[in-house]
Amino acid sequence: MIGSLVLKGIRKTYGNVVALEGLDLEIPNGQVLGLIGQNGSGKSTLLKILAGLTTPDQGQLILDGKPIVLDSAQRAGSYGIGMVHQEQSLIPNLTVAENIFLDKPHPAKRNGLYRWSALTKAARAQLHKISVDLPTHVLVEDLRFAERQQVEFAKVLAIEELVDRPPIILFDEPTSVLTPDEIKLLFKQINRLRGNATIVFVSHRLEEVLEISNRIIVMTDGRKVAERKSDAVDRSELYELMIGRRRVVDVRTDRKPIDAPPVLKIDRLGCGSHFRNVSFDLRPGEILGIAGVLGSGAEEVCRALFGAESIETGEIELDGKALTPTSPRAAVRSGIGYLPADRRSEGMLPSRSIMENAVLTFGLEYGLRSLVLRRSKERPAALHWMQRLKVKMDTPFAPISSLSGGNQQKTVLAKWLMAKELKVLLLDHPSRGLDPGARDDLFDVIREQARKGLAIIFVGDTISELLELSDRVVVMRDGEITARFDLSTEEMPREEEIVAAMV
Ligand SMILES: Nc1ncnc2c1ncn2[C@@H]1O[C@H](COP(=O)(O)OP(=O)(O)OP(=O)(O)O)[C@@H](O)[C@H]1O
Repeated sequence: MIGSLVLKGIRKTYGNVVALEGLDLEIPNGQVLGLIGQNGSGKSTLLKILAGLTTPDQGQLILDGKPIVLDSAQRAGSYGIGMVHQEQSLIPNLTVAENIFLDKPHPAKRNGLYRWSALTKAARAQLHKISVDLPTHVLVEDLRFAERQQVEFAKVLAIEELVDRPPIILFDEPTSVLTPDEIKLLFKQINRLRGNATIVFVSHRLEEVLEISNRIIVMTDGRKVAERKSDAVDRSELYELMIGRRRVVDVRTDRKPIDAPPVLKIDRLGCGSHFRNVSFDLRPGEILGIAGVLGSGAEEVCRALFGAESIETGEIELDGKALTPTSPRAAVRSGIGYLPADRRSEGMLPSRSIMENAVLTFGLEYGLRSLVLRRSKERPAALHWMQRLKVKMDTPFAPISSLSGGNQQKTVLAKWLMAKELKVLLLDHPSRGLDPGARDDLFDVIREQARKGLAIIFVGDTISELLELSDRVVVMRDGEITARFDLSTEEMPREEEIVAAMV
């Protein structure tokens, strides 16, 4: 197959920030191109330019030898380029079929009216391209995340019929919220399309990038700094190319049972169908990992402990006293912090500055005094933690929404690390969106906080990260605890043992 999309000297700035600095890249037809780089290196900016969502300040885009301008998503679609969005772009109260053909002319529409049977047939044909058999008449809001992603994928593939060249499909961290089985299915679908479509695959999970890509591009500070064939490179070389240092694996040899009395005791906690009969203790300085797929109840237990979701049955004791978490504010006052999985909608105020977001902890340490006092006292601590986590920013007074996804996450994390009076910190998927180096920095910080006595509950992205960090692991399935592993006294469990209890 011939043809390619070539990027020449692409430059994109946002005020003083240079997001892409003269990027040169060739994306040949029919290949899967992996795109990796540290948080803030320009990956999303590049995808947005290719999807027509933003335009470069300088540079040229050349498709199959001809210069093109991508000044809108429709225009990109007309050249066969579409993006499977991380924050999905579907309309929740429309059906699967309607969403697939949104903004596209198609045979099922005559004089502005849909012929439903034709629409259903056409939608099924798109879903079949990726071997998915979803009902096309259900509303998107009633689908699970992975199913919505499949609809997005089918929707992007539907541009194939509109153009006479293979489609170019852009994936921005598609696997971050999928289960291992869902990832396998997505990879199967991508493999089926390989050769007939071009895929650009952005991810921080290096093993996945190695598995799915033909070639891998490494970006740093808006430039391509390396390009490798996937069969000629390994994870540690990619890590080094990307982060600029070798990975030092901190294998925990210091795990030992903790003698102190529990800081948190949870006894038979339950809430409707979300979770039931959940009991565990947590000691100061202990890291308790919770393994479970989406819907297992792990996330809901964390939210309930933080007063963000109700508890119907069971008891909680914090430092020997009964605790009823009635609201997040009350939870913080009693010394419980919570990093939500969905940082963008729950963890931050997008229009406020990076600094304001970093000190938004309900004034835990300094009381609810005036903003001026809080700011003057908390700023140095906030800056310390943001520097420690290497938040890439121009100024802390820019809106947090101007940061790259991973740097937003680090800022939300910094605010909990600076809260000195915390007893228990609940971390729901803390490494999601972080590049591998930032993830290692974060894990160092978590271990350090635990050594200082903070008790930590950690819902992990992957089993290997749970095993890397936790003293004990509990596994949840369908709202109940199905297995417990004490890594301070027992042999390290195999990943398969944990998976068996999860699904
Ligand atoms: N709308 C914006 N306003 C100001 N600066 C922006 C904007 N969007 C991106 N930037 C800046 O451009 C740079 C590149 O950001 P981009 O989101 O492309 O990085 P990324 O590689 O996708 O990062 P991550 O891995 O964290 O998602 C960052 O320094 C970011 O702060």
